[in-house]
Amino acid sequence: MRIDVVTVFPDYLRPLELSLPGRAREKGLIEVEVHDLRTWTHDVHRTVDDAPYGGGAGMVMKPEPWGEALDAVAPDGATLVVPTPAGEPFHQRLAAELATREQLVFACGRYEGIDARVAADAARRLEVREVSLGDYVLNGGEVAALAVIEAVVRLLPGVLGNAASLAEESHGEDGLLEYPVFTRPVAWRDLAVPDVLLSGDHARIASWRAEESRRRTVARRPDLLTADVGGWRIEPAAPA
Ligand SMILES: N#Cc1c(-c2ccc3ccn(Cc4ccc(CN5CCCC5)cc4)c3c2)n[nH]c1N
Repeated sequence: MRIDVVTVFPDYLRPLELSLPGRAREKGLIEVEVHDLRTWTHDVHRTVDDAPYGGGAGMVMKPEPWGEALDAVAPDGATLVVPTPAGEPFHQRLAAELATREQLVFACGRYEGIDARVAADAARRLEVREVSLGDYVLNGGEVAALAVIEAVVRLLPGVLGNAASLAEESHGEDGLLEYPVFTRPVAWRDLAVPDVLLSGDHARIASWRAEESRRRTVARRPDLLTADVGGWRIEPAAPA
């Protein structure tokens, strides 16, 4: 998979050089390139924003630099991912879908967003997915791009050493929340590890974990008990 990110803050994407994406790059499983949007400006001030038509607070990102950047970076048929508060909710199901693509291009906006004609023009030759991390407001798309990239890259065959953990992390039974995890020491600040986990009785342990998943889900995410929210039960992409 090739991943390109276009942003006015290239340094914001330095974390892609670390840990999981960093190792995947070293293994040759992914190629990643970050591009400065201002590369495609032509005025002395390298202008990327202007006042919004129709009035309103803040500034809007101009279409011209984005159009030239996407023409240069995104080949026909690539998938353009545009983080935006107005996007479709980003869930594990979408992460698994994006993990099947050959090339992802992320358009990281700032200010009050990117001129809407950029996505409309891109949709003429690209798959365009406008996505939102959740119902809160960030200042730009870079944080969202990092999150989406991590969620997608970890699903790629060969990236995570222990594929079993991918299988188990379908949020416990039937897409519920994860059960609590513990490790040594067995007692810590007068807090003990649940005895069942020390029993060696794998059937009892599995039953306790399933019950803990259900208990947590009822308490924190009752919505997961009804709808198939985001497809937690998504399996990783089949090995190449
Ligand atoms: N993913 C994701 C995101 C983002 C996100 C993603 C990308 C950009 C680019 C710019 N911003 C800042 C911003 C702030 C407020 C508004 C709404 N305004 C109301 C009237 C006109 C706009 C629009 C954008 C972004 C925010 N925020 N939250 C998420 N889950």
